[in-house]
Amino acid sequence: MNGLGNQIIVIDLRGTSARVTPEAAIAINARPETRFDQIMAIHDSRTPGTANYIEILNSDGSRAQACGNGMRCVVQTLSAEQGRQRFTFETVAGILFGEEAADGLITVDMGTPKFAWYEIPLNEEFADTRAVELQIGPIDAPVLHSPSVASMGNPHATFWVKDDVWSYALDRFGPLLENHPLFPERANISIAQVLTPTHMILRTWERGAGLTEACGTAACAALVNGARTRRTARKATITVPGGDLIVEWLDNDHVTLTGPAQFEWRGSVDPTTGAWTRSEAA
Ligand SMILES: N[C@@H](CCC[C@H](N)C(=O)O)C(=O)O
Repeated sequence: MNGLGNQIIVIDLRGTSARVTPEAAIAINARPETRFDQIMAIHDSRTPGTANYIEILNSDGSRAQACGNGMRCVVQTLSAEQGRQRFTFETVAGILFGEEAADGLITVDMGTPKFAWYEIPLNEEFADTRAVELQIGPIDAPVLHSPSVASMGNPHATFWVKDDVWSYALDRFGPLLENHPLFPERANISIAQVLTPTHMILRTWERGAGLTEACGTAACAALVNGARTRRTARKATITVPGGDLIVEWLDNDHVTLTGPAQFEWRGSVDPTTGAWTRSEAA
């Protein structure tokens, strides 16, 4: 599947005790036909009141706490199977809600953002995480500097720029910043250009996956960072390379993410080795 071009593999492990291994994720990603950004593994529920437990893996085999575009793909898969539109899921980051609307767009309640330095987490104490000391490029003329940082269950840094986000070599800076010592659990790195208070352009280098067409949690982090630095309103269209996402920071502190999800093809996969066969086209 894909969520605005964010390549997602949804693996159904309900009724089994199997887990997708990091080795399987790496093997699946090594094949050009199944290159992906995240795997969303659907497991049986562990907690009453939730439909399923969802485990998330990046293409480098690491496990992620949250994935907004992937959650929309999970909602669409289960909605097509079960004919209902509302779901409550559990992830390692907590309980999430997802709903498919009549127009096919899917909204996921991604929970509440966290801003304290130790919640993101950072390796250094910052009283104010709206602009932290971090820069890349020459010391007296940094290319990117002073990002706002936040956790949407996973760590994000939003670098604000005034000019075109495509004029920055994110493929070069992304890996350096993702692995910067400031981030003990690494981080997702985004460049944001605010066009108006309700419209932002965003590119993201994803932790464990690299450059992506879309990153839902990065869009959520950029919106809350934009709102708390008075750059944006609490609801905005976030244009990512794959298209538009709508993000809203509600009065109850929850952040909702709305966008499409698209089925591509189906197959079978061994969650231990990653060996797969294709069975059905879209
Ligand atoms: N594509 C995702 C984010 C996936 C997880 C991220 N790479 C991480 O390791 O935190 C999204 O749509 O949110």
